[in-house]
Amino acid sequence: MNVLFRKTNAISGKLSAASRISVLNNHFCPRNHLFNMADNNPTAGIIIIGDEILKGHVMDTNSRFLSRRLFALGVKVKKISVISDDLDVIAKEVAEFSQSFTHVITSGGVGPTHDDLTFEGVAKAFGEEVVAHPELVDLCKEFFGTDDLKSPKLKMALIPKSAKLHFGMNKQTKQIAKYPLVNIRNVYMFPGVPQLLEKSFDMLQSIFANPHTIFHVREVYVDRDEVLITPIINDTDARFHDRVVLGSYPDFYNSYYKVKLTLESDNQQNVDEAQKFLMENLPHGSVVNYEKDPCGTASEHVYGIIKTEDSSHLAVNVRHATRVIEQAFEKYKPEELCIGFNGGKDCTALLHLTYAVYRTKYPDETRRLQALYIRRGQPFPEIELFTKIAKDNYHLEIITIHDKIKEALFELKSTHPTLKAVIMGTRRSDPYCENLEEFSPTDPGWAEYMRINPILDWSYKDVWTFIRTFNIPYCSLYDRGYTSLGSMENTHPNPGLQVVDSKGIISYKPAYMLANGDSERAGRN
Ligand SMILES: Cc1cc2nc3c(=O)[nH]c(=O)nc-3n(C[C@H](O)[C@H](O)[C@H](O)COP(=O)(O)O)c2cc1C
Ligand SMILES: Nc1ncnc2c1ncn2[C@@H]1O[C@H](COP(=O)(O)OP(=O)(O)OP(=O)(O)O)[C@@H](O)[C@H]1O
Ligand SMILES: [Co+2]
Ligand SMILES: [K+]
Ligand SMILES: [Mg+2]
Repeated sequence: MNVLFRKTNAISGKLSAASRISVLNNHFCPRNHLFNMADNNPTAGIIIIGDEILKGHVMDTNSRFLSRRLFALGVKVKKISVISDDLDVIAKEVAEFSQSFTHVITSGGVGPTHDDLTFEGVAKAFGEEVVAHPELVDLCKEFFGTDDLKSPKLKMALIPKSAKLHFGMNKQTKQIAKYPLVNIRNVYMFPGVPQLLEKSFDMLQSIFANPHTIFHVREVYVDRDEVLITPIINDTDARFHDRVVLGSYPDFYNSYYKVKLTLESDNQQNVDEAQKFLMENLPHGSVVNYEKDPCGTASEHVYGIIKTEDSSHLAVNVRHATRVIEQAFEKYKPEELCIGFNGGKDCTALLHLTYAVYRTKYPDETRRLQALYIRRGQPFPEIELFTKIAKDNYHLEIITIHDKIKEALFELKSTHPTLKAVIMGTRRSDPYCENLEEFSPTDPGWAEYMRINPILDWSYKDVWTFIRTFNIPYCSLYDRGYTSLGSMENTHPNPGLQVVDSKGIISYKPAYMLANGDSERAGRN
């Protein structure tokens, strides 16, 4: 269930800074000519201002951020427009948006240079002049340490004559923002730098919060091609059209589902009914129980299965491997440990477990989990891509070394002298591994490290059961019949997964369908 609760009012609590009460008053009473508290269906328009975006030099992330946040606040974004740094264009767009929507948010063009024209453009939209706002002048002087009223740095203090300032407050520190948001009528002018815009919006979002509406959202994940379920989607839409907004989003790269259906309404009962109708009409067994944030919930789910009385093979495996990883963290400090990560399935399963243990043992630690990636031969682009995804998902500090494994480990001694142990996804069925132990020092002649092998006695099937049950993201090659990954020149899909259709076209089933784990390395030479 995914109900998007409105964020609580950012500006509550006591504000003692008496000198700014006049300004803050504006804030508590967000009144303008269009928006009033009786407006049950507030809308918003977003104007992204900047030539750099139109040229493709910078990707706009602000509109996505704002849209998501406004949606969560119960405000419907009706239009997003990207325009150039041109006075007349800005004036025209702002005038039009201001007439059409409850709130208008602009992003960009509030800096000190010649191409920063937002304040002037917005002033022009309302037939106003820009004037030096005394409080902003003081702030700019403080910021830039200049007293020269003609300095370009003070350009930022020239705002539309009737504009107001909104000072936000940091929810955690209760500190009042140093720099205000400038607003005239229903137009709010945010800076274009994403960090600044996001910070400012965080502090001032209560201006936009719609007290009347919570959008209820459900997501239904379906493991069928969109064309096959289109009649049911259309049927559901026809039935609930006036009450529920239905969306259908195919995903060609997800390993767990093919289509995500979304149901949205400001009435919970309506989404419940539409969901029920969908569930009853979609093909039997086609709806997938999908965890959309497997990494963020790793600790919760891994320890969830450990703590139950569950005596399934999966629970026993997870309990055991987790215990070994916990021992690793008891014996070694985080800076002494890393996980050997080459994008393969075994270390992917292991990474998930290790991350769950690490986050549980060190919930407040800001240090990233370290991963060692020895890149050799010609790596598959799919592996490189997946390594980047895993880095983001698990907040990894990746140490990459380009060399043969043995040489790389010697290099690691000098580049990262604090490291003492490597947690690995080695299994007993791997070549030369039958006599390994869960804690095995490297062999004589190798750089000295403790090898820690928490999933040593897991089978091929155990690894896939774990990955698939926990919806863990994995390298896409495994969905194309690869069952063990070396480098490009020596790795092929597993012949045991080959399917030949009536026209003689060859394809491969995904790795988790391989029945006999002993033939795991049949695609390697
Ligand atoms: C951190 C680390 C330590 C290793 N230590 C040893 C070792 O002590 N002795 C050894 O023969 N191989 C060692 N290896 C090599 C592995 O056993 C194995 O040959 C390598 O991961 C290649 O696997 P693959 O053939 O499945 O791609 C080590 C590898 C890594 C990543
Ligand atoms: N190039 C490497 N860089 C870092 N660690 C590695 C590397 N190669 C192997 N390892 C470690 O050794 C373990 C066993 O290697 P292996 O090649 O079997 O990878 P895997 O994760 O098991 O994936 P697969 O068996 O599907 O190729 C890995 O799980 C990883 O911990
Ligand atoms: Co392996
Ligand atoms: K669609
Ligand atoms: Mg491998």
